[in-house]
Amino acid sequence: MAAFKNIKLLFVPLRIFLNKTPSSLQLNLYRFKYNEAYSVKSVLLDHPVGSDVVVKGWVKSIRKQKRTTFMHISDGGVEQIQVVIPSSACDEDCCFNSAVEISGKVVVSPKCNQPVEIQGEKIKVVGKLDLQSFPFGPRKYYPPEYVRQQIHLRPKTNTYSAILRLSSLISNALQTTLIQDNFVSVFTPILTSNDCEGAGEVFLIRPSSNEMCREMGGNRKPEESYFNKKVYLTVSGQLHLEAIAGGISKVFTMGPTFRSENSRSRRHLAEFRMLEAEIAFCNDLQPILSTIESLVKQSAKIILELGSLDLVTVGNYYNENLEESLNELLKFSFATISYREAMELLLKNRDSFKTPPRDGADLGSEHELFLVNHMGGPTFLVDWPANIKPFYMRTSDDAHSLVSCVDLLVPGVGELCGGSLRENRYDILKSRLQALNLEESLNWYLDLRKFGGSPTGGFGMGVERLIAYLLRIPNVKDIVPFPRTPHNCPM
Ligand SMILES: NC(=O)C[C@H](N)C(=O)O
Repeated sequence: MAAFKNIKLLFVPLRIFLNKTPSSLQLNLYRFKYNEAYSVKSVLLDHPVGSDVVVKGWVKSIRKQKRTTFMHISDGGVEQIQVVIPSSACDEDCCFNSAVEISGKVVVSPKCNQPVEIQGEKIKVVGKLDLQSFPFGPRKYYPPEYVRQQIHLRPKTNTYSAILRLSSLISNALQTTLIQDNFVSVFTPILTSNDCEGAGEVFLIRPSSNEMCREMGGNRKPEESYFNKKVYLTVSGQLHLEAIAGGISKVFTMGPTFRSENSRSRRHLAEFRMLEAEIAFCNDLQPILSTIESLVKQSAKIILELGSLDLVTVGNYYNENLEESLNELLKFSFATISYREAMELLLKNRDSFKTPPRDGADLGSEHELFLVNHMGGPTFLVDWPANIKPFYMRTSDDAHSLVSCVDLLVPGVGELCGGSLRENRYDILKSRLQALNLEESLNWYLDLRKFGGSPTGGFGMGVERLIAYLLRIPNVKDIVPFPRTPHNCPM
């Protein structure tokens, strides 16, 4: 017992219980995680046994006995802390998921799986909860479809809060990995006058009508369009990134992007995050492929090292062993296959598909998943027919029939990432823009080839799809806090 009076001895096992020793890449995340966002544990890390503390959080379980009440409190962190308090001091409003502030003392816990607990003295319920109408109960399984209907209360569930914490680790890992590789982080605009992909899947910006303006209490006469100009919500920051890469070489952005695709699939959202990177002086696909592979693997590594408890929570919910699948991913060298080879394979197996593959056409998700299965893991599909890809991709043959581009396909999700070398030859790009009637609106883009433009390449990775892949979550709607899907924007 005497040893526990020594704070250092007490906290060494606690830290080990929380985590393994972080390497330098993880240090920032580690500090962020335990010193700022996760205050229950940091309260304990900063307070020796015997000291007074105030714990602020939500009651995740409560067991009232005649004399003593036992509670587990979460402050949104990965672990909960046990509070033991005399039942006479326990407010009757204190119930499952109510918000409380508890004053007490840090004491050594008699149970060895929790080195310390709080001996509660006073409890203040700062946010009551109506148990009758609260849609979740303790320790019950609710299917994702049900949980999604309670979207504003979903962050209170254990599984979804674990998904949010892991998502945060993943987005930190993506940015840290690029910054360590000398990429500069920039913001590209959300409002834009280009449809980068040329697929017509843009949302057009329109100000409110006179009537709507009055309804909202305004009396100004609204514009007919964005100050008389056609402006869209961006589908990709790529063209702007290319301009910035023309000055500072390696850049990335991780912004919201929008597609008005009327798809109700498990992997589409009308608003999603895309990590987009652009590299100047890039003459072949290899640096793009290796950056993508390292981003996926660094993300897997970080969640394995820092998010192990949350991985168990999410894995249990979806019936997956995430530790095993992530370790398998780390061992797998991503495969590469050309469009031509892939198409031959698909055509040979045409009877296994609902919609047979068509030579020269884009792939459906069943074809993508077949290829990934066949190749045994994440697969780069390179060198596509030029006529099914956007205008900005660089052709790689004399006939200009193929483009140097890549789609990364991953198990369970299909396309995770798309990238290419950009057409940097002025005349070729100019005639392509002319053919599409884009010469005027993308004159500035053509200019980049006139004023010291280097060969450039880059890619965009769907962040929600990456999370879905790493955490084996079947539906991207169960990842974003407020999913935007066709006909659905309730709040
Ligand atoms: N930045 C990129 O290369 C992404 C590409 N524009 C896409 O949206 O697929």
